[in-house]
Amino acid sequence: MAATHLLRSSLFLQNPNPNTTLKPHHHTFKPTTIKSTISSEPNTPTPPPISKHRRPADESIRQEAHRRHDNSSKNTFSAKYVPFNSDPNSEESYSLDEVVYRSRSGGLLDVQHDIEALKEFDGAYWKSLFDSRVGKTTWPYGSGVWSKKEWVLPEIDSDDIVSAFEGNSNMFWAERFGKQFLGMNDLWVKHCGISHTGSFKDLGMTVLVSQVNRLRKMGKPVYGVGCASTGDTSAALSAYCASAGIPSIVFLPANKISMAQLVQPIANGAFVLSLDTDFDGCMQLVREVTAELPIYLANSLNSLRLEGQKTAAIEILQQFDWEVPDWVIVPGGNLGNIYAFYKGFHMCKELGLVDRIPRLVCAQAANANPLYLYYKSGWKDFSSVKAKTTFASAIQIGDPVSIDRAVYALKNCDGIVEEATEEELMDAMAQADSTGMFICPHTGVALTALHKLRKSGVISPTERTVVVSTAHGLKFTQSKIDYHSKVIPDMACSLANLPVNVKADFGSVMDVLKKYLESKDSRQ
Ligand SMILES: Cc1ncc(COP(=O)(O)O)c(C=O)c1O
Ligand SMILES: N[C@@H](CCOP(=O)(O)O)C(=O)O
Repeated sequence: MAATHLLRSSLFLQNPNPNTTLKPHHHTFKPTTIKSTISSEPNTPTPPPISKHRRPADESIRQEAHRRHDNSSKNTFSAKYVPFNSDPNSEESYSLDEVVYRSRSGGLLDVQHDIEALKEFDGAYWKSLFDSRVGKTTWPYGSGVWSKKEWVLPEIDSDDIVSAFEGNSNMFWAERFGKQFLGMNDLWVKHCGISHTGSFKDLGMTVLVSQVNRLRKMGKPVYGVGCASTGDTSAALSAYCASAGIPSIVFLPANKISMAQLVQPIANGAFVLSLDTDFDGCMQLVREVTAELPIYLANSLNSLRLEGQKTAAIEILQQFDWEVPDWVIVPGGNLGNIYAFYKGFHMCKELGLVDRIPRLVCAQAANANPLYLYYKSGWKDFSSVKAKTTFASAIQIGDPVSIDRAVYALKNCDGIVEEATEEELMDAMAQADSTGMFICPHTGVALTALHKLRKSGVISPTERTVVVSTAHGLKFTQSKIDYHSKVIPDMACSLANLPVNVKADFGSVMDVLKKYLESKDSRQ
């Protein structure tokens, strides 16, 4: 059903004019309890002592953070924008407080940290600092992103941070799935989609919206924040902006995102434009519009986003007690995330937390596979494609803005690109769900890549492998309903689990249950 069309008229009436709320103000996410506090002073070489305390009733979590350790005044770490993969002699750079998305030559930018300053502390220091912050409510370090603040946005005042304590997502040991379908015993699914707005985009959006909050407080003319989206970026943008009282504007391809995704920005009060084009068309438009209007661009073309997303890689290492997995498989669309993972792993190696990085696999839907085709050509011929409809609708992208970043990442980690047909991705999703997960179709794409690489022997049964699950399955229930109802044309839906219609009397119910139990081995 035409989700965007269905809601179009009512959303038009409900949305306030985004340009009427220009005054920046603080966001309102405020955890209410503090269990314990660990000083998070970044320039102290040994982890500080743990002290138990209760915050006074009239003090907010931020005020407490200020009182205990206002580290912004002592901070010696810094970061700036530089042209992506630039000549080491290039002197082109920009402050993160500038509004800039492209280099002088029109290329991508990257956030470059002062690695020498970070290197003044050894790997053991960083590991114990990051470990000391996990699972706490200390502002802002209770967030999985901001627990790595020195590596993310070292100069931002903690007061300006807009956070929902994102990150620290579950690493699920896919024991049954691994054994039953892949003959693997060390398979893990990093559930980045079990998050505030239901996708990994929260990791990047907390960083971007925090920086916007800072810019607005500095009096920079940023009246709103805008993005093109296949559903998850817009959900994250609108939630974080709403939390901070910043207007958000989202460009969505009409009829191409799930109802659950569409309702997120609507509910969060974004200005929602439903456009009769695909994601690539929306992306083109938002780039043109943000060049003309004081609207800050929130897509991953903006390298700030990737600083947050890279923390998922650091978190994976942390969750394995800083042991490096052999493989990490990530579904790819606009291709910022695969580079973010590479960057996170690479920083850990460069700063001495680990001694190697995993091999990365980027998995694409066969219906939207420009990176796969490029990889198969031996990195010779890149052309964008017209992305076709896919159940993995959030990666229905034919002209990825971060193509150069993805190629760089994959070349530098001996990476691989795989693809999944619609039937493959839906079957993989159904298999995973049948073992207790409830994943999104994009994760089905990543699992298909794993199937193929296991089958070809590239990934061995004992290699530690992490599949990155990028969104919550509840955002994509319609695809699961279609699959289990066997209504998808030309798809066998071989794992469909149809409900049984039974007469509501004891005898009929007993009959079907006996048959069911007979069909089951008692150990199954
Ligand atoms: C659920 C989901 N998975 C994967 C991706 C791919 O991420 P990227 O665009 O960074 O390649 C996206 C967005 O594009 C997404 O929303
Ligand atoms: N899947 C994304 C597509 C846009 O990607 P971005 O990382 O460049 O914002 C979405 O959910 O919109």
